[in-house]
Amino acid sequence: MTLDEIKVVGIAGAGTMGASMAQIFAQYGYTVIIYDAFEAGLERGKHLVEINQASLVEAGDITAEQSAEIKTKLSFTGDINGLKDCDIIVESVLERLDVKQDFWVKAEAVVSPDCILATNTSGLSINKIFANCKDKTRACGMHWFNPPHIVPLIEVINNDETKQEIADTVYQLSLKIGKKPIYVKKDALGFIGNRIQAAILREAVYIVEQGIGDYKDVDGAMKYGLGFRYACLGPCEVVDQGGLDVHHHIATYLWEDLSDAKYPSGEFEAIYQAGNYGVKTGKGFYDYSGDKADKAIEARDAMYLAMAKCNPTGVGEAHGYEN
Ligand SMILES: NC(=O)c1ccc[n+]([C@@H]2O[C@H](COP(=O)([O-])OP(=O)(O)OC[C@H]3O[C@@H](n4cnc5c(N)ncnc54)[C@H](O)[C@@H]3O)[C@@H](O)[C@H]2O)c1
Repeated sequence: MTLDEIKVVGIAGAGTMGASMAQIFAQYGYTVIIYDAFEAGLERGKHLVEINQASLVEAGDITAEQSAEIKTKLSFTGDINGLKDCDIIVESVLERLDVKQDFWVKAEAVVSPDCILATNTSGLSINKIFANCKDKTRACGMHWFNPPHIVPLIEVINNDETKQEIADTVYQLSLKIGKKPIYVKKDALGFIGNRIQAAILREAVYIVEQGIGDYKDVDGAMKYGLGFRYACLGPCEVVDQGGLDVHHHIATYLWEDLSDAKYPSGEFEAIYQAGNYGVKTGKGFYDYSGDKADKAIEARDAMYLAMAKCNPTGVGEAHGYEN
């Protein structure tokens, strides 16, 4: 399957990620079939499409007419056979290995032998997800970031048998829909983005546990310092700008003082065990009771959209690579 042959995109799982990803493909002219095993999932997916489209129109990213056109390209189904004419399926169902494995065995039996099989797992093993499929050479990871209709990054991850031309097609497809793909060269848990994110979270909760700062201080350090730079430069570029000698020196006394925890613990674990999951439950590290959750999401999207308009492509060209 080459890039030009892809006309029909299947999205499995109409949730937070799937519904949003579907709209982007539709925006770039693809016919999109959204499958979900649950009626409630399909209904939520339709609702999410409406919300996301409204925020894009409000932000002036697309016109009301374009939004109406996008919606005509989307169809929803609760029948897995509805995916049979797809040229690529991007699966975004529940993050459980058994659920994903089961989906892919069923989906592979329905689609053509050329259809590309891609999973949006956050970090499960790509090899394991496709372990029970007959043809693993056409399967890979295609990992998006939330909210996918705004965040540019997509990670393309090979399993041990993925044909490079399949990964290349998924990479090219990502570029075609306005994204910034990167290759992940081997099937490592969490890939690249979520490994870095997990390292930051581990240190953030450790800093609070050690009484070095509270959550607001940690988030402030990130938003107004590190994150400000990271929107433009990656960690390796930041070090090159600041001086490798300086950062090497810091590493020699600081790395040994950082958290090397192997499992979540302390207050982070306690907050989780209390069922406080953040905006979706009205409380996490912060309070989102009443209308604070909706306001926090709206404020987030407004900031992300403004950031996306800056098109932070980095300075790759300055040192000889495209990014
Ligand atoms: N939410 C994020 O920030 C994020 C970011 C990147 C990747 N992901 C990954 O994307 C995937 C989906 O996450 P989400 O946040 O959209 O979850 P979600 O709970 O919002 O949506 C999951 C959807 O999958 C459906 N579903 C469950 N089992 C199914 C099955 N067997 N067949 C078909 N549909 C099924 C559910 O009905 C639901 O609509 C997960 O693998 C997750 O790790 C999530």
